[in-house]
Amino acid sequence: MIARSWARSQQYGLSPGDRVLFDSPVVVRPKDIADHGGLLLRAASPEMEQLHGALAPKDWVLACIDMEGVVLNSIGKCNSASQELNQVFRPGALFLETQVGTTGPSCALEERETVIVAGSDHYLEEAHAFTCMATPIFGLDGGIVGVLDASRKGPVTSLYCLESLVIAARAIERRMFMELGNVLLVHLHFRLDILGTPMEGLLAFDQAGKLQGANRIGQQIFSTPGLKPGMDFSELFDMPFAHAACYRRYDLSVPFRMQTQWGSQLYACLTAAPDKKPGQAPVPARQFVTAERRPISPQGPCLEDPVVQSALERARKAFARDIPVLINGETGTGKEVFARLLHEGSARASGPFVAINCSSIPASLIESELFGHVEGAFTGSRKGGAVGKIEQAHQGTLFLDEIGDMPLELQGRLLRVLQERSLSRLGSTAVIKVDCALICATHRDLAQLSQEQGFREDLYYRINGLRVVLPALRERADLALLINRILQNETAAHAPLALEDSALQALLSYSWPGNIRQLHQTLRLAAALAEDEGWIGLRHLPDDVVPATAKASASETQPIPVSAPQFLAGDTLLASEQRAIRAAIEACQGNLSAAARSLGIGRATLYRKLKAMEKE
Ligand SMILES: Nc1ncnc2c1ncn2[C@@H]1O[C@H](COP(=O)(O)OP(=O)(O)OP(=O)(O)O)[C@@H](O)[C@H]1O
Repeated sequence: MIARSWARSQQYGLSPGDRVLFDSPVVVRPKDIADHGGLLLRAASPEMEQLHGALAPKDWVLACIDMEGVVLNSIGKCNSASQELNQVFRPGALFLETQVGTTGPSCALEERETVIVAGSDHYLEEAHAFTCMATPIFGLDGGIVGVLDASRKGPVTSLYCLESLVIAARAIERRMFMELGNVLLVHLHFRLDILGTPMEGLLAFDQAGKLQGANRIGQQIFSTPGLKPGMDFSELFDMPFAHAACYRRYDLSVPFRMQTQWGSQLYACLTAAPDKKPGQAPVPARQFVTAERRPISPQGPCLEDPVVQSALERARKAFARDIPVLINGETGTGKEVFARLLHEGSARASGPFVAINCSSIPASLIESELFGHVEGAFTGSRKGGAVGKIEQAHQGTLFLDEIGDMPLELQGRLLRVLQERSLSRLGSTAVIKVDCALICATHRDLAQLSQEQGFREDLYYRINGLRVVLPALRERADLALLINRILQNETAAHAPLALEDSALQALLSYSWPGNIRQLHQTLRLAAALAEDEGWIGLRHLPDDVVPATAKASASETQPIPVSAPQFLAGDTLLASEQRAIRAAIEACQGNLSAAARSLGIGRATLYRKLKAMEKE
């Protein structure tokens, strides 16, 4: 590469003794720099700052140079070691081979490769005391848009600097994608641990699912058949764009398995680059990290569904005026969670939230549970008596779950308490004032129940200040996000897990009679079963979600095909097993989980065998 560059330098009529770098550098007018810079300059500046802080020794001068050889930006310490270089790399200086011969940036621009030009590798003798490393930066169409250079007086002290430079260049490319605005970004790689790093592949699609750009790694991943601008999403992936767009809405950041139209299995995450107004500050590269690197903390309830959101908004307003809220919804739709949210968002948040499930307490005990009792009020009463739930909720919120199951005879007493805001404990005539807000919940239709005389009509109107209906899980628009949220929580203490696309599809299309509670259980089980494999597939979902027949046919197509290892004459059983392991890992491109799956063994077993092989 250096020899080729020297030959070109000679052809340009330069001679090694020329002094052009330090004495009379060619500089374009500063005004032109902004015209040249644009997107590249905005994307490069923050990454250069970060890189400069990380490099040692501290006398490196970093420069971002566009494809026309113009220095857009440079950073260096103002010390004697970097002074000369700061001058050479000042914004506007030109670094084309035609002007300066062989240097790191001019050679990298020409060759489109990373290069180290040290000492006498430089064509011009005046640069022989310096070393420069330069790496190309590729744009949205995979073509070169500039180079990132690091130069210093003296030699390179470690290869770590070069590695950091290359990673910074990838990060700049990533930022340029984030700046695109109003696109769906597909982050992908064969390896889960690469996802979310500057080494991931990136593809950008517009609203119609047409390819807008792909970074260099994305281009490499799709080198056959090759990417062309405007290609349709469905030409590349075995998934409809509408489905991917649904992820976009929910920003599903749990990586999942995606299959290309050529049968390759990839890990992918999807994000949306937000709309950008011209001149707006650069959007920082999204913290779009893999499950391994993301600090997973239990998150709050998922409330992105518009019906839930609007219900919460209305209920909050009513509750703020002490209007009782009645929550309707199938079992497990989150009625208690909703009630707690109301309480916690209200002026009573510092008071108690007292919940009682009217269907789970025997009718004979409900009365004393609710109203409390004095000692000796009935056989078996507690010594010293007991404070009832209503009294406990004083200055807070009383949540009566499954109120439709409250015995009729108690309904009248509850109504009196609500009207008079006072009660007497069982066995006592003393009146106790209670001030509490009321939230009731039921899966039953109370209007109909009261028509059938199963519920007091006057109580129904008393508790029904505002009625909200929580949607069943199968009706929720934020189901994908809920799955993501629950899975993150479930895997928080264990190895991270990705979700295969087929498994996600199955979860999204199931009708969930048990609602969120059932979804929780399903994901908990799947996470436990898939722990060794790295991702959740159809086979980890219970039979009621995915019928056994569907699992069987899926499992025939799932494993990544690995050519059967040849049993060579003279091989021991152990040797042929080791050959099989190596072949599987190679076929799965280093993905140990996939290799274990294709071998029909658990990941832990594969690790054990690899350890044993290492020791030999
Ligand atoms: N918005 C939400 N986001 C995440 N998890 C939720 C959400 N709502 C409810 N859950 C979870 O779903 C489960 C059931 O919730 P909850 O007990 O509130 O439902 P419910 O409708 O009151 O049930 P039931 O009818 O049996 O009383 C709980 O584990 C809860 O943590």
